[in-house]
Amino acid sequence: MTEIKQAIGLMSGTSMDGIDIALVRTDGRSFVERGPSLSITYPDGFRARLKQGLADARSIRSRDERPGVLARLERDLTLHHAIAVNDFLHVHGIDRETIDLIGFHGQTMLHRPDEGLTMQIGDGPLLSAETRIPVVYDMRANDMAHGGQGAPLIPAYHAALAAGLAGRCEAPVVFVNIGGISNLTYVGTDGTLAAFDSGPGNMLIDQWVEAHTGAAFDADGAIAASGTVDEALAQRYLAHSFFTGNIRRSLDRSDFLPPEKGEISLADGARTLAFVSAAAILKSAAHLPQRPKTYVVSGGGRKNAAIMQALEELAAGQDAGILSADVLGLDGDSMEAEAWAYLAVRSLEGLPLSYPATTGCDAPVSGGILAHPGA
Ligand SMILES: Nc1ncnc2c1ncn2[C@@H]1O[C@H](COP(=O)(O)OP(=O)(O)OP(=O)(O)O)[C@@H](O)[C@H]1O
Ligand SMILES: CC(=O)N[C@H]1[C@@H]2OC[C@@H](O2)[C@@H](O)[C@@H]1O[C@H](C)C(=O)O
Repeated sequence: MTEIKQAIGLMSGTSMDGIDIALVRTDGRSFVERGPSLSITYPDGFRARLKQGLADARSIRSRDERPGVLARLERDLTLHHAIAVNDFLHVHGIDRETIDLIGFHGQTMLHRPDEGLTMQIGDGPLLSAETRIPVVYDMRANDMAHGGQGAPLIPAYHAALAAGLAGRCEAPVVFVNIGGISNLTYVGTDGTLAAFDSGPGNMLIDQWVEAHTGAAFDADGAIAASGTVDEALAQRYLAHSFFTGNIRRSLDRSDFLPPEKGEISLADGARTLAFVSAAAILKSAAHLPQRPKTYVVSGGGRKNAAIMQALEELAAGQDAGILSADVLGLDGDSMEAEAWAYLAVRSLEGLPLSYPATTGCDAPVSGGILAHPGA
């Protein structure tokens, strides 16, 4: 039997709201035992620095460049992650010695699959030295070097989770992650995988609401609740070549921009962007091998009632249902962090992280770099 490892996954996603941490015991194959999790919010000042990092990253031509604030930001981001690991171990009373591995996503600063360029800042050797635990990091680069989109990588984990859902919801099932950007993983009854980014998730809503109110997001969709959908604006987003092109591309934060201020009221804008988020998922699902019967939703967007209502209405029109991952006993907040723990173990075992059907890579490929403490 393959050895079971205890791994911590660390995810700082495109919403840049903080770090999700989760513990998983796994063989990197079919055995997955989900452990505790924790979310740590970045201080406001740090989010502002991450945004400056996005701006400074726009000029890079090679993924090793660290112009402007990026070098210092990478160090501080890594130290935030080290503190997050220590907090996690402390809060849950976990002995550091029992942790075999950390899977460290880092923070995507630039993602241009058409140019074969993706940059996640995050210093694996520093995190390993600070936590005294081996770290697997930089897991997207090898996929891109093999012709892949560099994302999404969560499908390998979704495939492992799907085994536990058999018979509990109507097949075929598609996992939907509504983070800053949304992505889909279809798992057919015969194990067929298909995955891709499906459109803007919360990122347009977040930017829109922040520009008007200073709040980081539309809590529970409360602002959207008093607005109505502007059909013309929604159609403008949904006519984007991302949805109509033949290739399923992965997205960068800058691929879709929020409306101009003054173009529409705050509430109508929030409602329209929530509708776009839902409609993008259904529109992208048309590229799956089969129309799904169940959408299993994770990510912060499942807490926005306007997104969920629109999703339910649109899915009902296709005789499909929407289930929050939590209803199925999964954790919609920590799933990405769990995936990074799982993928780190796969990386250690040399197993594929991505497949032609999930990122468009030439052949199944592994990835990630292993850093040892004291190396
Ligand atoms: N209570 C809530 N009500 C509405 N929206 C929420 C709520 N909580 C979180 N969100 C939304 O979820 C976002 C964070 O979601 P999540 O952590 O899944 O994204 P991420 O992992 O950063 O992104 P990605 O999956 O694209 O990498 C927030 O920016 C916000 O838009
Ligand atoms: C380049 C990058 O960081 N992409 C993220 C982003 O956030 C959601 C979506 O876009 C997805 O493609 C990916 O993250 C998830 C965790 C993934 O790789 O599976």
